[in-house]
Amino acid sequence: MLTISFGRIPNSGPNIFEKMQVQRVVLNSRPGENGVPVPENFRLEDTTLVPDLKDGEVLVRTLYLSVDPYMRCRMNEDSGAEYLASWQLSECLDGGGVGVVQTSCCSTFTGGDVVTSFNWPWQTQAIVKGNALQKVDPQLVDGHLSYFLGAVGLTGLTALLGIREKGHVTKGANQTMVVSGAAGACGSLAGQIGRLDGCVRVVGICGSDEKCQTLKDDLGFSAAINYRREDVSARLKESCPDGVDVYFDNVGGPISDAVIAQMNHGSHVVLCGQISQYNKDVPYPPPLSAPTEELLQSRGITRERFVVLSYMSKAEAALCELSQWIKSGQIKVLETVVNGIENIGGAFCSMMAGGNIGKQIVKI
Ligand SMILES: NC(=O)C1=CN([C@@H]2O[C@H](COP(=O)(O)OP(=O)(O)OC[C@H]3O[C@@H](n4cnc5c(N)ncnc54)[C@H](OP(=O)(O)O)[C@@H]3O)[C@@H](O)[C@H]2O)C=CC1
Ligand SMILES: CCCCCC(=O)/C=C/[C@H]1[C@H](O)CC(=O)[C@@H]1CCCCCCC(=O)O
Repeated sequence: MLTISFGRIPNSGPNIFEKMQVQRVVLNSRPGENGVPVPENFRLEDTTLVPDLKDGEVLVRTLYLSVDPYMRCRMNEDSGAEYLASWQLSECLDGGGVGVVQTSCCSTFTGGDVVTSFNWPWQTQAIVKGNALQKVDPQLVDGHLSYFLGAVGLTGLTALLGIREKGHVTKGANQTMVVSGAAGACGSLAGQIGRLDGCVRVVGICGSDEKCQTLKDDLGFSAAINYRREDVSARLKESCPDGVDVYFDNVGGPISDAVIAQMNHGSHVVLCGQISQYNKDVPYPPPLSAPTEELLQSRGITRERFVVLSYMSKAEAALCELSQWIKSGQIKVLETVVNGIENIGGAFCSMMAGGNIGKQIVKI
């Protein structure tokens, strides 16, 4: 049955079958496995959409899109991860998105519903299968719908479940946590959650003085290190006098070698991501240097793969916890918002190069 809503979001429903002009973003070219992505790898197109929904389909209007580091792997002909599909040239791209249902031919949705998906088309309006959508409650985010792509979405889950599943944080154990990529979407949350879960010292590593200031002044990090300007090893020694017990690793490479060198016996790495290696033709996770591998062995440091999608049975409870922390002000949410679907390629490239503080969002 086709449900047309005129009620909850004003003027949200188009006339049935009337052709609609929409914009979408396709992959224009690949950066090459060892290349840095550029905005020209993406192309904006005008196209038409006929909203003649089939059974189970939903017409949605896009409100926010997410750009994420793993998308760099999707830009390659072979993503390198079996359950991560490569993007195809000249095809509409997709990723995390949030929007509103305009018309629905799916019994679980009705006009005005706010919905999200991991495979949202990079298109201003789109027809999607209802089974690819999840309905979300705007009250969870006090109306900040973009949070469903960040702090109350996969990013928040990654930080919270990464720490809970792999971090072994224990209240009263006097632990020190180090976070790399600390001013980014996952990192800025991971540091705050580490503190809430019981770490007595949380040290962030990131790429600018402004980011360091934000971590210390706004997010309650004990210390922050600018890896572009400072001697990471020396500053870690100074700011982690009892060594490192938990390392939330977003970046890999030489920064992680420096942190692991100062980790205690029986400590834990949360292997969240390795962004410093994504513009290189290496498998995921990339191989460690021999000295770092030896340190892990000799000190009994755990470093297990963590992929948030493997823990979705714990998502509902974790999202409620994140929502409560945000509402109570115990967690602060940072976002960098770019306007317009035409700027999504630029927003992705900027995020990959460190242009964001907190979650990089594209507002449509
Ligand atoms: N395991 C999982 O399930 C998931 C893992 N991830 C991973 O988490 C990590 C963070 O993702 P997310 O929070 O979305 O992105 P961020 O918001 O952290 O953005 C990426 C940041 O990475 C930093 N960066 C880029 N290049 C380098 C480099 N060469 N060395 C050090 N830092 C660099 C930049 O900050 P700066 O200015 O500090 O350089 C940039 O802002 C990624 O590795 C991602 O793959 C994300 C989601 C799920
Ligand atoms: C391929 C490198 C990605 C590394 C980690 C990462 O960023 C994961 C992101 C997930 C995101 O939250 C939603 C997804 O679909 C991503 C999962 C992608 C699969 C990564 C495979 C990693 C592995 O094999 O361990």
